[in-house]
Amino acid sequence: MTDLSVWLEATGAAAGAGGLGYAKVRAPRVYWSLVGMPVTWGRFVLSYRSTMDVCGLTVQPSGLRAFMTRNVARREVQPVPPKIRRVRGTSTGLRVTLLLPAGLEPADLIATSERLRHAWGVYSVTVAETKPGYVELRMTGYDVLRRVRMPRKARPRGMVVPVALREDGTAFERDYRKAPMALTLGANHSGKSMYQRNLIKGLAQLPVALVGIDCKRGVEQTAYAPRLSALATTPDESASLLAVLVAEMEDRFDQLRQHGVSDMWELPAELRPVPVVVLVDEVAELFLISAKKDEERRERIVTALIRLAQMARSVGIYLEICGQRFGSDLGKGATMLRAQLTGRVVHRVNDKQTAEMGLNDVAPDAVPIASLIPMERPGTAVAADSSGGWSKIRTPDTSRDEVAAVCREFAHLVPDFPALKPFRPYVPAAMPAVSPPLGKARPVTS
Ligand SMILES: Nc1ncnc2c1ncn2[C@@H]1O[C@H](COP(=O)(O)OP(=O)(O)OP(=O)(O)O)[C@@H](O)[C@H]1O
Repeated sequence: MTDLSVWLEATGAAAGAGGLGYAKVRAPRVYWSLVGMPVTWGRFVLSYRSTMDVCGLTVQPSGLRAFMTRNVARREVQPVPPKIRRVRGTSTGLRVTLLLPAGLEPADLIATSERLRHAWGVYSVTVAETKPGYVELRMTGYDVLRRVRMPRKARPRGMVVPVALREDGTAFERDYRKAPMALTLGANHSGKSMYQRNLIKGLAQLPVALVGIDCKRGVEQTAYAPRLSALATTPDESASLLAVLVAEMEDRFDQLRQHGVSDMWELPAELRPVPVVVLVDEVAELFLISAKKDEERRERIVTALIRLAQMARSVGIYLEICGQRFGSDLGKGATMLRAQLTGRVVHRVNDKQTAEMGLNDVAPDAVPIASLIPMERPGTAVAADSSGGWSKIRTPDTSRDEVAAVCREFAHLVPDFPALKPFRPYVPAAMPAVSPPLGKARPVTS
């Protein structure tokens, strides 16, 4: 009897251990919630003070606090670490809010994040300043970018679209009012289209006009036609469409002047024109020319893009430009346009120079990170903006059919936009699951 119970216990334990081992690899979220989080939480609480001490993250207290923390027996004043304000477990890690004492700054914690990671046995520790004097330690228990699952609370709202996951487990959100114009770079098969696909999935659910420019004959964006207000699939169509958008921008400026405001968002909601997001896939197609006769068209396109990038923010027209490279090799106007695109997302690149094109002027520290993105991790990128901050992100693996279905579901949100009517893409009664054959994606002209 005793033998049987020992055997049952042993096999149960072995099965349990095997199950946990399996969960650790196959279901890291489950493993983290069942095992990782309680262990890490305990380790954190027990070793917090000593860890902060050895990492040099304590300060000598002053005044009353010094009196209260005095070791009476030895008559010494104990150095104090940042005060823990809150510890919270999430499905990916632990979040700890700390109140910094005078003498410590967020940079001190950032500099020691690698040591903290080892001390608490977690996958990564990132430090974010949440408000003056407070920082949040974001620990992740496992590699959250291996299989991306967006946080449940991340939903499109206002002009904000959650588009990828950061390595600290939080959602990376594209906020058009904070970074109105953006550039996405990356080599072939690095995940640029996936990024735009996730953006379109979010944008489709918001009250905005979506304008597509996809000079690869519309192979990617035609699938989203039911939710697009306009689609251009050739450089000629793009030139005409951009001219209409520039005219729209000028009309909107007149409207702002009439109402005595300088920004569209200051207008009352009932007077406010609908925001427009222009998604340009493979921008090089608009810049490169194969014959002398195309030069004039290129000039028109580049001038229109630069004007929109420089001024259209305040009238709610936003640019989202995507390409493999975006430097002076594209010719006149390229670097001028790039300077206006302050939101940057750089996927895997073939050379350091491309990473520099995307990041050097906004977040130079991130250039080596973007240069090291491995090929077997498509969709991974470095996202940065002009504030100097950057983060490593990865998009969820979203199929084109899924996004096409969202576009059909929200087709009723396509706003009434008479100026764009000639560019409305042809939407067959039943959209095929994959893009129609090349050449079918023509805008209707009446
Ligand atoms: N986040 C991701 N997770 C998993 N797979 C991804 C992810 N992003 C992209 N992929 C896969 O990588 C491949 C290339 O992605 P995508 O087409 O988006 O790259 P691209 O940079 O647009 O390539 P190209 O320049 O050739 O059009 C696709 O097979 C896609 O399914």
